[in-house]
Amino acid sequence: MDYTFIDSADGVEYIPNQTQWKPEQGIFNIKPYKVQFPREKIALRSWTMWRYKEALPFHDQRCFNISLGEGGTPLLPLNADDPNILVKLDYLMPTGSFKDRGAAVLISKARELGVKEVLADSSGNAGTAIAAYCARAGIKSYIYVPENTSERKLAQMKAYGAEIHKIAGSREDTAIAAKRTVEEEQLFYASHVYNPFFHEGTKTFAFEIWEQMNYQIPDQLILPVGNGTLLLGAYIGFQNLLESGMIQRLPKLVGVQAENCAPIAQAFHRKRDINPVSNTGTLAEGIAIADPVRGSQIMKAVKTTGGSIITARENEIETARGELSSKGFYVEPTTAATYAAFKNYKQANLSKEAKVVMSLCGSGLKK
Ligand SMILES: N[C@@H](CCOP(=O)(O)O)C(=O)O
Repeated sequence: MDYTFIDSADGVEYIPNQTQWKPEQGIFNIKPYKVQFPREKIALRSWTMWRYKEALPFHDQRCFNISLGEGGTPLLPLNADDPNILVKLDYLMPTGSFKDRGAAVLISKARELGVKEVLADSSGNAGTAIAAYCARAGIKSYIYVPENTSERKLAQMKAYGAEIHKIAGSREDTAIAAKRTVEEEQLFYASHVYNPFFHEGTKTFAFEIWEQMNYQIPDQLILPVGNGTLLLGAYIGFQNLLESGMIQRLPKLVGVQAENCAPIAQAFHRKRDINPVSNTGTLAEGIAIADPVRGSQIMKAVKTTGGSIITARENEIETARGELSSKGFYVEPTTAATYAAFKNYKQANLSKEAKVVMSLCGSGLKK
C-alpha cells in the first residue's frame, strides 16, 4: 500500500514527490489508510512515538526512520492534590517542543524520497525541529523565519547546521518568501502547515495519552492553536483510535489562541468564516498566526468534538508562566498562554470530575 495525498478541494489523489507541495485546487490531506493498535506488542516496545508503528505511514521494510528518541513524554498531574488535571510534558522533547513528533515523520519521508535539501518556514519551533532532524538525516536545511524570532531558537537552528533566512515583516511574509523560493529553486518544502506527513507525527500525542491513561481518554484536551499542527494531529490520532475500536468517543478539543491574534476564535464565537486578522502583538509568538491555512479544518475538528476555541489575555501570560515555573514546569510564553486561557476557562466550564489534559509544549529554555 502506498501512502498518498488527496486534494482537500476535489479529492484527486497524488503520489508524494520531492517538489509538489500543493495540489491543483486546495491543500494536501493524507488519504486515510488502515491503522492498527496491537496493544500487547506495543507495550513491549521502547517508549518513543515509533512504538505505534502499525499506525504510522511507513512500510516496515522501507522505513528510513529518522529518530532522536522523540515521544514517550510524561503525563503528570498539574497539582499533586488533583488527579483530574493532567499535563503532557512535550517540552521535554529532543529539541524542546512537540514539533519533533511531526518533524521525525516528515524528514523520514523526505529521506525516503531521496531528498538532499529542504526549505521550511517557521515562527521558531518547527524550524528548530526540522533543522535537527535534517542534521540527523544528513539533509541540508534552509529555514525562513520572521526577523523578530527569538535569538535562542535561531542559535539552536544554526547549531544544527541550518542556513537561516530572516524575513522582514509578518509571519505571513515569511511564508510567502519561503513558497517563492521553493517554487523558484524546486526544493522540497518541509512545511509543517502544508505537508500532511507532519500531522501523521503529531497524532502520536493522542496515542500516548490513550496508553498513559490506561487505554482511556480525557474529557477535554487543552491545546495551543496557531497553524493547528498539534490540534489536527490530536484529532487524527483520536479518530484513528475511534475507527479502530480502541475508544468509543472523542475528547473535546479546546484550542487556545492569543487574544491579540485570534482569527479562529473570532470566527468560532461570531459564527462566521475565518478572516485574516492583524497581529496586534503577543508574547505567544508560536501561536501568532493571522491567517491559518488549515483554519477551516481546525474549526471542523473542534466542532466535531463539541470543543471550543478560547483566548489568552496578554497581561496574564507572564503571570501564568511564573505560576507554572513555581510548580516546576519551565515553559515558553506560548505554552504559558495555553495555561492562562485554561485557568479562566476552567472556572466557568469544567466540573471538578472532568478529566483534562493540557499540553505543555515548548521549553522555557527557548525564550
Ligand atoms: N507553534 C507552536 C504551538 C502551536 O502549534 P501550531 O501548529 O498550532 O502553530 C509552538 O511553537 O509551540
